[in-house]
Amino acid sequence: MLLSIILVNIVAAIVAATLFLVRRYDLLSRVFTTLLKLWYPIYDADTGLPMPTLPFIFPNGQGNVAKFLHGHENSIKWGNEYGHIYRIWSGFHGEIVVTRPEDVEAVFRDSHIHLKANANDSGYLMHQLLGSCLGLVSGAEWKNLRRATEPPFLRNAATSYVGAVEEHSKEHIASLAALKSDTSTSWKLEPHGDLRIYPFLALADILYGRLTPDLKERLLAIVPGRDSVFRAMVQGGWTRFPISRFFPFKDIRDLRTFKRDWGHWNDLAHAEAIRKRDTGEAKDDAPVIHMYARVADGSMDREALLQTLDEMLFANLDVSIGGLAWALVFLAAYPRVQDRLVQEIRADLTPETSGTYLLSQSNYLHHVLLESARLRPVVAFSVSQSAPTARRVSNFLLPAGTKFIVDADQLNVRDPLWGPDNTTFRPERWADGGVKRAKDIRYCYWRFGFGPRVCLGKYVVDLMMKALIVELVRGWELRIESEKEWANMEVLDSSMKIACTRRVGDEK
Ligand code: HEM
Repeated sequence: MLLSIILVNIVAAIVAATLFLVRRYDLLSRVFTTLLKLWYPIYDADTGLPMPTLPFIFPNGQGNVAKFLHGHENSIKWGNEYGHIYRIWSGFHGEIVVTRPEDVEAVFRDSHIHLKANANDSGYLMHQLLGSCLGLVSGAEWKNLRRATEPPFLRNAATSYVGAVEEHSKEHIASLAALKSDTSTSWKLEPHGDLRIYPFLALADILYGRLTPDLKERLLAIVPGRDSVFRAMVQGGWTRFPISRFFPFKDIRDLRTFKRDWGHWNDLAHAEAIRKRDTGEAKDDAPVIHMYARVADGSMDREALLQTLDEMLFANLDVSIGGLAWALVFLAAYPRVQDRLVQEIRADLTPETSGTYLLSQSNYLHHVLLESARLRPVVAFSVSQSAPTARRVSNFLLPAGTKFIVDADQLNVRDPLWGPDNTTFRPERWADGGVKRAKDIRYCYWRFGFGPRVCLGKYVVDLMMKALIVELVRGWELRIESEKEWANMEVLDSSMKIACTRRVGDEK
């Protein structure tokens, strides 16, 4: 009896000591770093030196937190420490970070035949949430899904949404001003929180037809659950592993609840769109009717459709809000640019010209968006994908299937092409005679993607952002309220509050 008690205690002590050492010296990470480098060797063709590689941190590698939440800081830090081409880990998957235009071109010139990384190398939770969405599938599956979902996003289609989107932006700004202003002459805008709902509802109306109050309420009720699953996916951890579905983790339960509610809500919205069509209440078929028809005739999978609709309404809209917030912060911080924009709006925008003005790709408003997205791309690193053939990139020979990501911050801000005023917000650089010659910037400016496969929503998202910017700046003068010296771009932050003061002569 005594002997067995002693033995149990010895075993417990050994296990505790091992766990302590494993945690204290991060042994799992060290062991995996060594193994992964041996398993996936990459050497410089001339010097024979191994590719600079970040250590693997168990279990996420660098993971989404380092890549996306702290991407802007890490773009600089990793570039300084590891050079212009290096490798990071997303889970157990190596991803080569390319930072120079010539390397981007070598990889992305045939992006339409690239293979997207399975669930963006983010593991089980991401696979269940968005693993089959348009942006993360490849080959024939991608072609089918793109064909079935792209009609409402083509440039021509975007022209038909102008009136509705303008109406959404007017209503939204008017209700914010009424809610937040004591005096009706000034109020404070908190870009992220105050604006999120605007493109969300505007895009939902485009996809499903004008939502009834009940559908709108039900949709908004799904948002917190979706946010919580997405946050868990970004944090990673055990839900990266498929085995996590057998454990009573809250994140797995939240995922199941969200997927059930999302499917149910889409069915209700589809039924309502059909009702409106059949009663003649709606002039045109809502796009969701055609998308459900593609599921019914077998050319698209229901799960792929639901995930693609999630991708459009949740995943990509969240990044759009970041982009919109930055554009407004820049306008508030650079009064000269704001004044010039207001002049252009007063001169060029009338009810008859609003479509042409808002969809133009060459006016000052468009240049404001391009410049804002240059300085603060919505994410610092692109999603992971591989080319179908081997590539020589810088001095490294990389086999087919090697995964690549692009350091958008390095390209957009710190590439010599943009110097010497590369950190200044100067929309004029995009005017004729500036840097905008397509060949100069084709692989040196990341916004909607490189090569032939690019963002599906690019015309619609630009329209939504422009309509809101126009509505805001023509009625209200924007200024940053901050203790800091805000004219220095490095201290600007997209979560800063923006003071909005009614423009003289615009009192209602
Ligand atoms: C400022 C906001 C946005 C930016 C900067 C942006 C940028 C991008 C980028 C870089 C890609 C990846 C292209 C690739 O390399 O494969 C992408 C894909 C995609 N985006 Fe956007 N996006 C934005 C907003 C939106 C919105 C609002 C939608 C909603 C319809 C949307 C729908 C999509 C879809 C469905 C894909 C996948 C396309 C495909 O793989 O065929 N995006 N976007």
